[in-house]
Amino acid sequence: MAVVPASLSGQDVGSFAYLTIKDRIPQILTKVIDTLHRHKSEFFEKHGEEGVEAEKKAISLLSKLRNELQTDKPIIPLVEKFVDTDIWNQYLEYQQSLLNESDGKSRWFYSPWLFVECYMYRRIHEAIIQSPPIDYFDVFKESKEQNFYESQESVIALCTHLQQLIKTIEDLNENQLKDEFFKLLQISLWGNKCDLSLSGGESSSEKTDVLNSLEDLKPFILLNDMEHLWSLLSNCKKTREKASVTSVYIVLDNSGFELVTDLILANFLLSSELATEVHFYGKTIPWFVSDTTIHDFNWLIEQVKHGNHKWMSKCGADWEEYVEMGKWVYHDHIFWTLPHEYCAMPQVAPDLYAELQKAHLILFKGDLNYRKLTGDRKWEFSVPFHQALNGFHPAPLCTIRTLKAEIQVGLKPGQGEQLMASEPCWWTSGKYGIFQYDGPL
Ligand SMILES: O=P(O)(O)OC[C@H]1O[C@](O)(CO)[C@@H](O)[C@@H]1O
Ligand SMILES: [Mn+2]
Repeated sequence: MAVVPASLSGQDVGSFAYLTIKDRIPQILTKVIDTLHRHKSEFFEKHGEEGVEAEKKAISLLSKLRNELQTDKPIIPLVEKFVDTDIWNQYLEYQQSLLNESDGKSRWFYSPWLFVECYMYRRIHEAIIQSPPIDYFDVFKESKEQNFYESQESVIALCTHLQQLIKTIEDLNENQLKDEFFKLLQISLWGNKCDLSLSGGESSSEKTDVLNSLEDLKPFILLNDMEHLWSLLSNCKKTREKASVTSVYIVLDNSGFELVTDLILANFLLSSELATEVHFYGKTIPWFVSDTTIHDFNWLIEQVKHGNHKWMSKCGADWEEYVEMGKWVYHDHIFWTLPHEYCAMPQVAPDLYAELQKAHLILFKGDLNYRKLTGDRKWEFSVPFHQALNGFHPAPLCTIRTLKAEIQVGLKPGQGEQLMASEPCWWTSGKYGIFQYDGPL
């Protein structure tokens, strides 16, 4: 087996991982507890005293979790039976087996960051499902919805742009079509700035005019493989036989504004015939604050459809139709909310790996996907992306991510070191972005 570097971890005092575990995660937990408190009367109205008792139970489980984390207690197995409980508990055992510490117990600050951060969100879910009748409650729903509402102006601008573009799409020459494709790819990239986990759950909506900012943002694209995406898809379009398909898979990240940018891109892929179908992968449980679940996906399309603007509602109606016609297909799979790096997918979720192998292109949105693609490890900056994927090559793939974790591969020699010297937070602030492709050229 190939030798891989160590995992990022809270052990490295002062690192972004350390600060996330020390500050950001407890802050998110506190927000979750507050949210439950604020919904007390709603739970009472819906379920009477039982609802209030359930709210108390969930809060006490979450307070216990916060205490375990803040006092660096051992990571304990999950107790509530759910579809993935056994896989999680096996993974916990596996993590313990890697330790050679005196008591051999995984701890928050001493375990891989990717593992403990995922575990925290899974424990939040456990607290909720252990508390019926409020076991359906998405503690992050409100903030996801707020992010969407606060981005209204940008959403309208994007929908209007798309609808104008579609009107004349058949008259565009190759170069014009390519330019439009690149524009929408960049919008989807910068849409990833709007996640709510980096901001500790605080509002992080899109208030600037993204469309008119693209030129100014170009210098912040550190790796730009957009040309490869164009060659691949335009080739598929040219060589495709009648009635055959080109399918693009989008492994979604955040709901709210980012999801709008992804759906705009997906709409363009169909309208331009660069793809004939788009498959979306979302999360089965509320995840990293703002990640998209099936409820968020449906909710957002419904909101866009009922938006108070002609082109916005046209987009929403079209999107609903794509779903009905099967041109857009939403999938979820428990693997996306497990702590495993993606190179483990063939063993842990062979069915999902086999599904992904059918794609002509897979787009992985966001920072967490990048961490899982590269194993969240301390790779040298200049290590090729293909190598960091560590055997995960289901189909041609591209990561579209703004940098929010101390990991980046595939840079030119010296590039990472130079950025480090001039701007220490370059890889955690979300200011920079990448399109990084792996596949046949
Ligand atoms: O929504 P995204 O782009 O995956 O970002 C989530 C990110 O939030 C953080 O976990 C911060 O807690 C990042 O380090 C993480 O990768
Ligand atoms: Mn996210």
